[in-house]
Amino acid sequence: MPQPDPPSGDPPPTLEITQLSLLLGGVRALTSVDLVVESRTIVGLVGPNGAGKTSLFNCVCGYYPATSGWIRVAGTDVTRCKPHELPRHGVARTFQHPILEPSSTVMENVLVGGHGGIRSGPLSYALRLPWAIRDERRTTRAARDLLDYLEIGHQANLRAGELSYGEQKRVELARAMLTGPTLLLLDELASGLTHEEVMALATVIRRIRDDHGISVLLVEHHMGMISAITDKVVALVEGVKVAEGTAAQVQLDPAVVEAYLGAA
Ligand SMILES: Nc1ncnc2c1ncn2[C@@H]1O[C@H](COP(=O)(O)OP(=O)(O)OP(=O)(O)O)[C@@H](O)[C@H]1O
Repeated sequence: MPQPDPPSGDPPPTLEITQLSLLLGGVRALTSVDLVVESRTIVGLVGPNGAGKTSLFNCVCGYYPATSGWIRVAGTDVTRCKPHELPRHGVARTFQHPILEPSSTVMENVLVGGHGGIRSGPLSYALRLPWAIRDERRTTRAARDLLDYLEIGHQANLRAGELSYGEQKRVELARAMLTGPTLLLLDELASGLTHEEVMALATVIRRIRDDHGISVLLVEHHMGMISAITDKVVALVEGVKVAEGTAAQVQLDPAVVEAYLGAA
């Protein structure tokens, strides 16, 4: 089917998913899902286990090729992009369980996210050429600023494995932000955290949106987090979008209530 033209006039949304379907083996993980994340908004993606939330994330990040449908980031078609190409389009993600190198320092873990922005090649680094040194300094300064911004700057030289789980989630967030995203995909940021840590992170995510103009798509089971920060919520059940609206509207939607009760 030919791809529909993006509507002209207003700037395109940060993320626009159109009729996205995904078959995994014999399983219909997603069926014709439409989802829009407008610029500078936080959208929550909810649904019971197996609803297709992670599958949708994995399609946007290029890990799963869509069976059909389209994914656009700021108007650019990224449906067939590979995972390593997504940061170039302003997409960064975090994982449910932070993927850090525990024996490396916090700073070293964050700097992994800066490699996309470094223009000098490995040879320039090996030879310590002036532009490579400038590049490295600029990226390190940006990483340090981000760690301060996320209130873990004082832990930059500790090994990542020494940090609490909540702090490790902030390290992953800093690494994702170092790629300079316009869209952050956050996978179950609240899981494994105390109530206080969840609420503190909720404040951080809102600040990221407000200070940096970054849009956020958030897969989350923690309804407190969803209610605290989202501008809009989309609910999936068995790969199908069943509701969309404010957090309060979606939580009261009969299809959502039934799906959660059925899953209980
Ligand atoms: N690699 C895979 N191969 C086959 N089926 C898969 C694969 N990954 C997921 N599925 C199936 O796709 C459907 C959607 O799964 P998905 O993990 O996206 O749901 P989810 O909403 O993220 O669930 P959870 O909240 O438990 O993480 C489920 O039926 C799941 O069993």
